[in-house]
Amino acid sequence: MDLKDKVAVVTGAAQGLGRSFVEILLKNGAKVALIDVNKSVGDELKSTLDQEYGRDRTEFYTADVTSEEDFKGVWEKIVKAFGRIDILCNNAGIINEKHWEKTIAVNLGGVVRGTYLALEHMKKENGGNGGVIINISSMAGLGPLPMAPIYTATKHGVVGFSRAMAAVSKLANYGVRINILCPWFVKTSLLSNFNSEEHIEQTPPVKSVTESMMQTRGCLETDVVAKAFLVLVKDESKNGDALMIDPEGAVFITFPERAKDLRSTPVSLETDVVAKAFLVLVKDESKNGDALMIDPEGAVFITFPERAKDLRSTPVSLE
Ligand SMILES: NC(=O)C1=CN([C@@H]2O[C@H](COP(=O)(O)OP(=O)(O)OC[C@H]3O[C@@H](n4cnc5c(N)ncnc54)[C@H](O)[C@@H]3O)[C@@H](O)[C@H]2O)C=CC1
Ligand SMILES: CCC(=O)/C=C/C=C\C[C@@H](O)/C=C/C=C/C=C\[C@@H](O)CCCC(=O)O
Repeated sequence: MDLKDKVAVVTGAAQGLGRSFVEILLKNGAKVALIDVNKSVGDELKSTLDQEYGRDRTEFYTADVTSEEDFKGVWEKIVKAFGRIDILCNNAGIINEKHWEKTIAVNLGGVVRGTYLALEHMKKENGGNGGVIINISSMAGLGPLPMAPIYTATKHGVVGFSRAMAAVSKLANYGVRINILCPWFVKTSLLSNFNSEEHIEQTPPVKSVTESMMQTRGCLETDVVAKAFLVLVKDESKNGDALMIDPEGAVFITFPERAKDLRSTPVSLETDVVAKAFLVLVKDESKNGDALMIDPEGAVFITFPERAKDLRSTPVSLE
């Protein structure tokens, strides 16, 4: 995809990764509509970008992605102001394990809302031009982050939702690619704020596991993650793909085509099988964190990769 004069929308654009995605899109010739709930930081960024790229390349809109009224209202303003939308980055996200309903509303609800709003406008059957949607998950969307089970759930949800919607878009010929970015820890305020006690419900051993991960492997800079984001935007062969990036580099994840293709161990069951399968999970005291899949061919324990890094993948150069 040639980005010259394409129109992009980025949520959570005022700082952190969102700001880096805005800047790399501008550097590649796109116009960008910035959406963020933080008006003051967003206004400040808009004036900075005006000086560097010109006043006509960006607009900033204050909106909360958890609000249908807010998000839809701003979306209609953007379509009216720019005339078209070719790229959407659903980036807005938080981490708060105590106020977990809000975390779900922003991280998953906001991505769903943005994806649906964009498809209504972008899909070819509605007279749209097609395009690409990039949903920002995390490596916590590919492997559990013990410090943040709710955050992990939302990011797994972003992966599952995006892969399913990419399949819908392909089958329905929407002309819209939907891809997923899964970064390791990145040096932003989300990460630094997370360490404040108000967020953490976890016991010290859990906290030390995560902090040692960051200390041993380091954290990414936002501009490196933005290069991975650009690969997903520009590579028109990618739809339903997840690009994972950590201090060792970027790799496309190879997911099993179907749940049945996951590595598994059979379990014997007789009649009324789903209840029998439930009982196996209740009674077998060796099982913790295990998933028992059951279909007409029987029941199998799924063997998940221990860590996101253990997933099959293909390296990508970011130069
Ligand atoms: N920082 C990290 O280590 C990683 C972050 N991510 C994901 O990247 C995305 C961006 O995170 P960061 O840049 O690190 O965070 P950040 O906190 O630096 O920036 C997030 C931006 O989203 C905005 N925002 C929050 N709630 C919103 C809402 N309801 N409506 C509109 N805007 C809202 C904030 O005002 C802020 O400007 C998030 O989805 C996060 O989960 C993924 C992997 C690693
Ligand atoms: C400091 C506490 C904390 O967890 C902060 C997290 C904040 C946001 C960053 C998040 O999106 C990054 C997640 C990175 C996850 C990395 C790998 C996961 O798959 C856990 C793997 C555990 C392992 O490798 O053993």
